[in-house]
Parts: sequence; structure tokens; C-alpha cells
Amino acid sequence: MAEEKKSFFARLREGLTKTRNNIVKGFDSVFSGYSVIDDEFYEELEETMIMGDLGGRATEEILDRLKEQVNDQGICDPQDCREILIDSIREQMHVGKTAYDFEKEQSVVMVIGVNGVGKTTSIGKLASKLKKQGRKVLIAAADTFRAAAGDQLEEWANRAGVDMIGGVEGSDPASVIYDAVNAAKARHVDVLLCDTAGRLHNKKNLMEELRKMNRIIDREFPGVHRENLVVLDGTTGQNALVQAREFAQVMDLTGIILTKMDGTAKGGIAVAIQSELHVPVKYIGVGEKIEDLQKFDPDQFVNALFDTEKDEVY
Ligand SMILES: Nc1nc2c(ncn2[C@@H]2O[C@H](COP(=O)(O)OP(=O)(O)OP(=O)(O)O)[C@@H](O)[C@H]2O)c(=O)[nH]1
Repeated sequence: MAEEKKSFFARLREGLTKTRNNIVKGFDSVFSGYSVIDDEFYEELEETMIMGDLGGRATEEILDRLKEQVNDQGICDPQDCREILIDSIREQMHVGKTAYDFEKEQSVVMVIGVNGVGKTTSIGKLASKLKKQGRKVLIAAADTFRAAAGDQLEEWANRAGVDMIGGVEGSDPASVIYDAVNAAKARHVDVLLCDTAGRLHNKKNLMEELRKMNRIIDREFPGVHRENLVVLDGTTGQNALVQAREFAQVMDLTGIILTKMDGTAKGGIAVAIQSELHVPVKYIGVGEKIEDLQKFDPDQFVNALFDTEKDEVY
């Protein structure tokens, strides 16, 4: 287990190489390029954070905290700001304790997100993970809008070794959810994972469809644990934030799956998401294989990014 975790940390560090080059090297060159702490120094740090996709709000708060500490502690050497900066990034990412109750309780998990972000892949990975934990999983293929979506999901369901319902192109997504919820009850399924369309004729239709699905689950399965996960593509930077905000208007988001965190230079988006949305990133995708989905730990992320505590076994 320790070995497995260590290798994951090593892979996370490797995956974040581009992000590290983008953000951390930027920071370090500011720290070493200045001999005094002045406005220009802060401006350069700010620019590095914005360019690294940390987002406006997080950047502002991180800088405010840095300035406060510099004043309080009478710090004069820019190099001494490094640790404070890392700590305040860590602080921005804390959104309280992240609960994974749905993994243990009988639950219905809605998985939402726009096309191409990695929804199908993430559902397959999650199904496999839950199955390995001994949970009985059923997948509802309610993306009936996009041709081949059902086939792709079925491949993932087979790979994970779980059953799937729906997936017939052109059928009514709400009725797939209805059937799946009733099948989940009849078959004593622990976790029902619902794939949804990333696109319909227009955004209004998509949001209406999601509301309708919600109502069906509420009505047909009252009292079941509900989890609403939005899948965001880590390589899209600030666009991911925009998408999450739109979905948050129709769904009570309980978590985020941040995909494609392997090899992106825009990994700073993880900081922006936690800080701006106050919705926890619950999983990150670090590759295309079935085992490439990991629970997200903000401290581990910051350590991997800044190369702190690199020898520690997680
Ligand atoms: N490198 C990498 N690729 C990923 C990851 N997650 C998904 N992908 C790839 O991203 C592409 C899109 O993934 P899908 O799961 O088909 O995305 P989707 O959101 O279901 O897209 P639609 O089916 O078009 O709605 C595929 O080529 C996946 O292999 C990840 O964590 N890392």
C-alpha cells in the first residue's frame, strides 16, 4: 500500500512537471531576481500566478496574506517569501473536510460536464474503483444525444466489470434515469453512476434536462444519498471555472473530477477551483488508463508541485 501511494506521488510529481515549470520556476526567478520587496516584486508574483491559472480571487488572497506576513514579521529578503507563499497557496485550497460518503452509502451519482472533458472515462475509472472496494455498481447511460456515447460507456462498463442500462441513441434521457433508478432499487445496487449529455440542442435544453433528471431521482428514490460530480478538463484553465459555475446554477455540486492533470501546464486551476468555487476537487485524472483516477489531496498536490517533502511516503 505504501509502495502504491509512493508511486502515485511520484507520478503526480511527474505529471505536474509542466505546471511546475510554469508556476514554480516563475516564482523562483522572481525570488532570485529581486533583492528588495517592493511593488514591482509583488506585481511579478501576481503575474506569475495569473499566468499559471491560479485565478484572480486566489491570486489576490494569496498576495494579501503574503504582504500581511511580510509586514508582521518584518521580512526583507524576497527569498524568505517562498515558504509563506507556499503556505498561503495551501490555505487557499482548504474547503473543509472532503466527504466521500457516497462511496460507502447507497447512492445516486450524477456525473455532468461538457463534451470531451473526460466524463465517460472518469465514470469507467470510478466504477472500477468502487467495484474493487466491493460495491455493487450500475451505470446509467443517459447521454443519448451523442452518437456512440453509449457504446463507449459500455466498453468502460465491461472493462470495469459492472452493468449498464440505457445508451440507445435518441432515446429519452429522463426515461433512462427512471429505468436505471428502478433497476438500482430492484437489484440492490450500492452506487448508481449516471452519465449525462454534455451538449443538447442548446444550453437551456441541457440544463432543463438535468433538472428533470434530478426530479425523477428525488421522486423515485427519496432518501438515497445524492452526489453531483462535475467533470472539468484541467488543460482548459479558466474555462473549467466558467463551466462549473454554469452547472452550479442547476445542480447542487458536491464535488469535482479534474481530468487530464497529467502533463498539463495549467495545473494551477486546481487552486483556483478550490478557492473560487468552494467545491472540493474529489478526484483527479492522471492518465487514460482505468487505474488513473485518484482521490485528490490538496496538501499532497502542493507538495508535489513545489517539491516539498519529496521523500515522504503518502
Ligand atoms: N491524459 C489524459 N487523458 C484523459 C483523462 N481523462 C480522459 N482522457 C481522454 O480524454 C478524451 C475524452 O474523454 P471522454 O471520456 O471520451 O470524454 P467525454 O467527456 O465523455 O466526452 P464525450 O463522450 O464526447 O461527451 C479521451 O481521449 C480520454 O482518453 C486523463 O485523466 N488524462
